[in-house]
Amino acid sequence: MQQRLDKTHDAHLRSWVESANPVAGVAASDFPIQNLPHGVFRRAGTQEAWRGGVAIGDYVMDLAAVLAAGLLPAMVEDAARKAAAATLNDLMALPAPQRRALRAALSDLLVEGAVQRERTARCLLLLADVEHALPARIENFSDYYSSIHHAINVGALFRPDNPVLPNYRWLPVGYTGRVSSIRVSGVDVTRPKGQLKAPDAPTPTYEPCKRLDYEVELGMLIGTGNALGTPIDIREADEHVFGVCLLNDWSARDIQTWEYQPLGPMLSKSFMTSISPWVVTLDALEPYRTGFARPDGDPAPLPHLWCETMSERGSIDIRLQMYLQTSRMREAGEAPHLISDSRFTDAYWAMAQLVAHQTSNGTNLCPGDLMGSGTLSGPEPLSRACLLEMTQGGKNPITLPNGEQRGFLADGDTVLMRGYCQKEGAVRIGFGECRTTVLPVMQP
Ligand SMILES: O=C(O)/C=C/C(=O)CC(=O)CC(=O)O
Ligand SMILES: [Ca+2]
Ligand SMILES: [Mg+2]
Repeated sequence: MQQRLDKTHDAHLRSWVESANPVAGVAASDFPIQNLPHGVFRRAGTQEAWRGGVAIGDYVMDLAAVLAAGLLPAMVEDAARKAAAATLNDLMALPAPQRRALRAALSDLLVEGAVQRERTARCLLLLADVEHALPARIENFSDYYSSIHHAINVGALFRPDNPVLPNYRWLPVGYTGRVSSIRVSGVDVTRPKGQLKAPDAPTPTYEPCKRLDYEVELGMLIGTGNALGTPIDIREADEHVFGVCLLNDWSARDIQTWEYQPLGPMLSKSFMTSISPWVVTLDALEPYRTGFARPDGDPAPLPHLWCETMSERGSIDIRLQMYLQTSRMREAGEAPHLISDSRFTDAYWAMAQLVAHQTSNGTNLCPGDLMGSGTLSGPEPLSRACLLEMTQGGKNPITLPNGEQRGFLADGDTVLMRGYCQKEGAVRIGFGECRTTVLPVMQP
């Protein structure tokens, strides 16, 4: 396995921030010193300026304060200023070696025994005391359809005679999503209204969505872009990805069924997309690189969508989980209940292929652009990563521990997405959470 590991990945590294360290080999936090994800924050309930920070254990390290205290070597100060800004686009735009140098310097500040420990500790704020903004000024958003398990299950519901169309195995199918309604975890979603038409109804009606669904996805935030007219070579594609967050592509299935032919989803998905606040860098994910392969017998990708290194390191072993808590559960103090558990390694299309495909016609990517992986379902029943699939279109509702049932989401439901990477010999790193509560439809 080709892994490009450096000292920041060393599984023996511990931080002087105790909450970041595993306890008896078991992770106590999503944010050990091997992770160092970037996000944008301010103290909750204040009108302070938004600024960039890095998560460590139960804390966020305020990079503006770190810079003001002169704690970083001069060679990474420019990158740190960009990482301390209210949006991280300029950090994302930096060449990968400069971002890696910043990561190494931040690791040096936080490692056990660091000489600047006392002064650095003054730059930490408790995560519990901060609120988040979107990590970047996102100018473009595309959402893909990378899981063939999802495509088969959902396709069977939308197009029983023709679930997976012939293009699926040749190119990563996707649609252009809406940017203005992308929100960070913690922002509630309002149930949309839209045109619905039951198969046997003569005409559509305009009313509240009755089949509100989530989609468990990963979001890729683009680092350096490309010039218009110059495709990104697949061998370079990973270098253009800054990092990964959790993404929930909210979907109104009844609006979707009626509107999507022939141009694809529009209002059924444009009312909101939620992402987690912390962006886990591709550098942090390096120990979790793993091979990527096509199922036997499937056509080999065209040359611009394949390169030699992919079979060795084309995928990343990321686990994704969705939890549901109804308002009754919340009132009774019952914890969110696990409803799906899936893996990015089950995807049919890899990140590098999405980047190469998107730019293959010369389209330019911009730093901070967002690409959704698509719903990351796997082959097992618990790995169906949206309710449409999980309940076969609402026909087989899930039953929660308190006896409540759900075919689709009800008002007051909270969905909570988590993600992590874990394996023998490496430190577990997590993505934090993406949490959203469903509010009733807006009355005109
Ligand atoms: O098969 C269809 O017509 C539509 C499927 C979706 O809703 C998928 C979508 O947003 C892409 C994905 O998340 O995989
Ligand atoms: Ca989607
Ligand atoms: Mg969406």
